[in-house]
Amino acid sequence: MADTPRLEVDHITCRFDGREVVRDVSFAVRPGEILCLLGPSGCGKSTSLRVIAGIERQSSGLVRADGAPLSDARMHLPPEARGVGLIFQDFALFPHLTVGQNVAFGLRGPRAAMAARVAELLERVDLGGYADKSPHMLSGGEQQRVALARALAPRPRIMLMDEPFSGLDNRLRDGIRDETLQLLKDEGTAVVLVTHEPEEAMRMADQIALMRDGKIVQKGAPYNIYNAPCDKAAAAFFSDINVILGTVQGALVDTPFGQFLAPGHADGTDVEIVFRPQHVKIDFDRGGRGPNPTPQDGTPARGVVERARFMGHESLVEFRMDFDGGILKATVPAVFLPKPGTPLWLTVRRDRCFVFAKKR
Ligand SMILES: Nc1ncnc2c1ncn2[C@@H]1O[C@H](COP(=O)(O)OP(=O)(O)OP(=O)(O)O)[C@@H](O)[C@H]1O
Repeated sequence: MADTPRLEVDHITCRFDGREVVRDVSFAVRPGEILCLLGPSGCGKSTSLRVIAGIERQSSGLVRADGAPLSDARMHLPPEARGVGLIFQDFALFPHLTVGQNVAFGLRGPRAAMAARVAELLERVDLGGYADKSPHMLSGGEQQRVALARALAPRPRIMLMDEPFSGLDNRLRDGIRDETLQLLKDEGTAVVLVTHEPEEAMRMADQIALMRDGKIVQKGAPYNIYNAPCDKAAAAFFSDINVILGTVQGALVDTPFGQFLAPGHADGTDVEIVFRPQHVKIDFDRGGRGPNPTPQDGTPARGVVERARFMGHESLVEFRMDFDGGILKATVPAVFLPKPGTPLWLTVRRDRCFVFAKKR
């Protein structure tokens, strides 16, 4: 049935020595869909992947593929019986086999069909003429592509990838990521990709599951998680953030940038207003008057440039704000390097601000 997820992970919990390192994790992945488990080191991403692979056994919960259990309280299929492909960071090609033999390793059946599948995949990863070469003759990026072809050769219905691109230099990485993505989509494989890099998750994922302390704290399309983070830490995982403090009165918070809506927060709640540097607008001093307030941007507040750096695709400017002496950051998608000490005025895109109750 088209609507049956290829992979279902249902309330998985995993304990080591009584400590829960994966806590009640659930998600589903459809054919051709890529779900990224994203989170800081030690949050339980790899353990979740190993449970799906069958290398680790969960303490509770179940894993299903195409509606049939791979493991639950009663049974546990071994990794090789799951129809699951694996690619880890330290993927190792068999050094004594040629590239073609490496790709053919997991294949069974008539020789001609195997040879055709190997040739097709090597062509797809742009290594058409490489079948007879030895792995040590290949660059890191080429070896990575052979590993991908090898994992895909038996047409696994599910592919599990643990930081598969982290060993590659930046120049190679983007191209290989995009090629890999296309290949997995074309093959209709359901993919779970583990990464601690938000950029990688944004680039690759149809869904991101953001993990912290063993739990999924937020799950959704990349733009949803980026534009509607569930809390301050989720916002901060994707970019630098600015934070200003306030207290709710009548569903509003008064700040030096004007009033912000705080629906759902009771009067007297201390809140943090969180916004990304790219949602700060910079305006000129105009002899100390600054720009006029507008309904969209609210009230401008004055700051003095602390420092400005050009980052390649944008300039990052740090301001010491008059209202509290704190630092706020703004980015500009151009070369903009005002001198330290320059007074400028900032406004904040109110539709891009998040209001969270301050944690005590
Ligand atoms: N076999 C094990 N026995 C005991 N503890 C383990 C075992 N495997 C993982 N852990 C612990 O579980 C926690 C989660 O580890 P896991 O490797 O899943 O995290 P991760 O999010 O993938 O981190 P990283 O990005 O650093 O690989 C860590 O504290 C780790 O030390």
